[in-house]
This record gives sequence, structure tokens and C-alpha cells, in this order.
Amino acid sequence: MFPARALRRTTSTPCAYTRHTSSPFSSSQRILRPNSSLAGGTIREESTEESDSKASRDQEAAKPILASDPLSAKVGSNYVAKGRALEWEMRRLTAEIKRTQQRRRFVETTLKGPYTVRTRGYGKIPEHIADSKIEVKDNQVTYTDRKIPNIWLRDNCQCSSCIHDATKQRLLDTFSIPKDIAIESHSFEGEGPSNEVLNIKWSDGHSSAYPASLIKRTTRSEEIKGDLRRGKTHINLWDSSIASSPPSCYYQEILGQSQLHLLLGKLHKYGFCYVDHIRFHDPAETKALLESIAFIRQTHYGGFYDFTADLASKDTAYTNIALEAHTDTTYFSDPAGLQAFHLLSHTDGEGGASLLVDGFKVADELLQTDKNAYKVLSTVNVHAHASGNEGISIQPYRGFPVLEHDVATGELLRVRWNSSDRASIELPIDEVETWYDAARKFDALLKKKENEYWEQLVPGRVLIFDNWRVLHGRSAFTGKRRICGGYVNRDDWISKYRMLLLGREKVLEELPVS
Ligand SMILES: C[N+](C)(C)CCCC[C@H](N)C(=O)O
Ligand SMILES: O=C(O)CCC(=O)C(=O)O
Repeated sequence: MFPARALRRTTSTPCAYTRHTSSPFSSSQRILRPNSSLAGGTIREESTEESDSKASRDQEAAKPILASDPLSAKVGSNYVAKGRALEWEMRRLTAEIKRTQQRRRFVETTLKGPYTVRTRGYGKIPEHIADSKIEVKDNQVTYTDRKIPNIWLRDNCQCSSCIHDATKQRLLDTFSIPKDIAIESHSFEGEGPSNEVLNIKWSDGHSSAYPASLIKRTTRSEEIKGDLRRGKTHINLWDSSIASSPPSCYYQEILGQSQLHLLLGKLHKYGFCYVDHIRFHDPAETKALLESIAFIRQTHYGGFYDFTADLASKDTAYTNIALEAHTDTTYFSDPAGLQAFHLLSHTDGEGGASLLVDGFKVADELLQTDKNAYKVLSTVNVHAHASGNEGISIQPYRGFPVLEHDVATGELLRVRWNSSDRASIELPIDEVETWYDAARKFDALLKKKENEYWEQLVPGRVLIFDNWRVLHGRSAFTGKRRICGGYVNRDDWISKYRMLLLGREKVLEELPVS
């Protein structure tokens, strides 16, 4: 059963919320009536067509008032009528302009691409692209015939009066640097690409020393810069055959921070990893494991969670029904980065097997088989919500596509897929089939047996996975099933991973150029 007003809402384009502005020409009656004050209720949105016909009716209805209207008496009723007609035309044109702008934005987004599911990272980051020299000529630094602007160089002076020694934050007031900052004098010192330093005396009286490697890194590709920001190394796409030897490690071997990279490296490479031989009579060790990566994310489910099928939180995870492959928290502007499940016990029943699907593998398959469907899922924004708990309806601040890419490189960064929590699709209602057709193809690939990895979790084995890449689900179950785990933010686990992979010094060194 569809309330008529809900159907009507499907035709209002986002910009068609009509503004109830007071009009000088309708002192006695607004052309469009607000059906309640904004404070007390909602602005009644109307489709432009609806407000068109309504307004013309209003205009007709208002005619008898013109004669008695004080404004008409003052300036003459024909002027008031002309003014109203002009005002109406202005509103109509404004609405038309907004619709055109919306269409243009959509077309521009759709033109984005080409896309790639990039598995190769840059293992050994090339220090410099060529053996060409850094040159300083006519007040300009160049490298491989690329100009390194003076404002960038001055703004990225690494001395302790420009960068705070302890916090690594910029102390320099960037926009106190004169727009025409010039090189007063310069000199090179040190030998070889890794020891060479360019010293510059600036026209503002400041002196800076730039390692040649820093200057050379400014001309790197966006792929290399992205790899450094994300700690990207080679990743392995997988299918159901990974069941024969899933990535795992032992709790005892990753206990020390120095060994944690064994876990984080596999998490990054495969998108999931088991941690075995962890105590399960007490969830504390599972919590400690997650906290050794980074702090556990607090959500409306709490922090470290220990749940069963009791609807303690109004979400189907807290039931015993089957859950198809999905990513969690699509309703957060920033979906959880890692998720962990540790089956602590399952008594008096059966089922509850866990499902994992490599969302990057499936996306790549879609890209290879149906570029148009891939493009639709990469450009059409989808909204989501979590509204089960009393007094809560969480929605992200904007829509996001199912497949999100790095604008600079076109590579896939995140899969956002949850049919249970999906809200609106950001397309004119009469065009949403485009999205459904593309999503149906993605769904079919997700549900291909060859892409599904089913595993029965057992106490003592913690499953941790990358919620931005790997989808998870479960089969229905009976009996009492208890799972504990937690979420970790994306930025926090990647921060830890990069520190372990590259080391703090290298990470800090790359900040101005990655
Ligand atoms: C917190 N805990 C993991 C127990 C339940 C989370 C529910 C997640 C929700 N179904 C979603 O897809 O985001
Ligand atoms: O109960 C499970 O095995 C998984 C629950 C789930 O999918 C979730 O919490 O998002």
C-alpha cells in the first residue's frame, strides 16, 4: 500500500522544494500556500508541474482581490497582475535552471572513469623517476622539465620554525608568504641522489634546505602517491577456492607490536585473516587483540560487542535469520574499516555458517563483463539508513555509489553494498531501473557459488576482515549462538599498518609529496 503523498514525493526533484517567500505582489495571499510553519512541520514539497498548475489557479483566484487590494489601489491592478506574472515566470525559470544544473552534475559524474580494480601496488617505491638533475634558473626550480613553484617550496620548508618538531604540524602561516616569493640565492651541497640538498635563501629573508629526494618526489604519479598514502602493496583477489588455505596467523605470534604486521599485511593483501589459538572462555583476549591494532569504534551498538539472537539492538544481526553478503554500516558517512567476529559458543542448534565474498574480485568481474553496469554502480549515489533502535535513524550526510574510486587514479577504493539498509536511489524516479538493472548483475556475481567462501567459525578462531572490500553474511541458525567482536576505523588501522610497513620516519618524510 503506497500513500499517495509518498508517490507524489517521488516526482519532486531535490531542488523542487518550493520556497514560500513572501511576495510583494501577493500581500493578501501567497501564490503557494505553506501548509504549516517550517518550525511546526515540513515544507510541503511540490513537483514543479503541480505548483505550476496550482499557481496559475491561485493567480486566477486572486484576480477579484486585486481591485480591493491596497497595492492595486496604489499602483493599478494591471501592474500587480504583470508583477505576479513576472514573479511566477522567474520561479519557473529558477526551477528549470536547477534541474539543468542537476542533470549536468550527473552527466559530469557519469563521464568519470576509466575505472580499474588495481591489484598491483608499488612495492619498491622508485626514489626518482629519472637521473635528470634539479635545476635552478631564472628564479625557478625545475626537475624533469617540471616547474616546482616557489610558493610550494616555501610552504613546505621543513625547518623547525616552519614545522613543529613534536607535532609535525605547520607553524608557518602559508598565506603570509608573498605571492611573488623569489629565490634570492641558492646552492647545492652533498653528493649523489640521496645526499644532495638544495639550499635556498628566500626574498622574505628565510632560508630553507630541501633534500633532493623531496623535490624529486613531487613529480611522482598519482598511483605512487596513492599507494604511499594507503600503504598499498600487491593485493590478491580470491574466490571460493581460498577455502583450501585461508590467510591466518597465531595469536601468540602477533602479540608484540613488531609482529602485528603479519596480521595487518594479510588483512591488506586478502581483505581478511583468521587469528587462531585465542582464548574464548573470556572475550577479553579478543578485545585486546582488536585494541592492539587501534581503538575499537563506538557506535549505536556500543563498542566491543558480544551479541546473540535476542534483538538487543533492533538489527537483523541480532536474530537467527540468514543474512546475504553485505558490508556493514553503509548508513555511516564513514563505514567501519575492520570488523571482527569471534564465535564464542553455539549450543542446542545448528547452522550459522559464515559467508565471505571478495567485493573487489566481484567488482573486477563486473568490470570485465559489463562496463556499463560497473559505471552505473560507480556513479549513481545510493542512500542508506539504520532506524531500528528507538529514537535513532542514522543516514550518511550524502549518497554514495556502490563502487567508490580514487578520482586521481580511477582505482576501486571501497565497496558499499547492503540491500537491507538501502534507502533512496539518487536518480529521477522514472530512471531508477538503470540502477536496479546494474545492481542485479552485481548481485548475481556476489551470489555466484564460485565467489562464495563459506566457513563455520569455531571458538578460538577470530575472523577479522576489511569491511571496505570484503562482504560477509551468514546462514540461518537455531539454538543459542554467541559472537563477540568490534569495529575499527579505516584510517586507524591503515595508520597502524603503514607505520609497521614503512616506519614513522618514511611516513613523515612522504607527507608533503604523497
Ligand atoms: C554490532 N554487530 C556486529 C553485532 C551488529 C551490527 C549490525 C550491522 C548492520 N546489520 C549493518 O549491516 O551495518
Ligand atoms: O552473525 C553473524 O555471523 C554475522 C552478523 C552480521 O552480518 C553483522 O553483524 O553484520
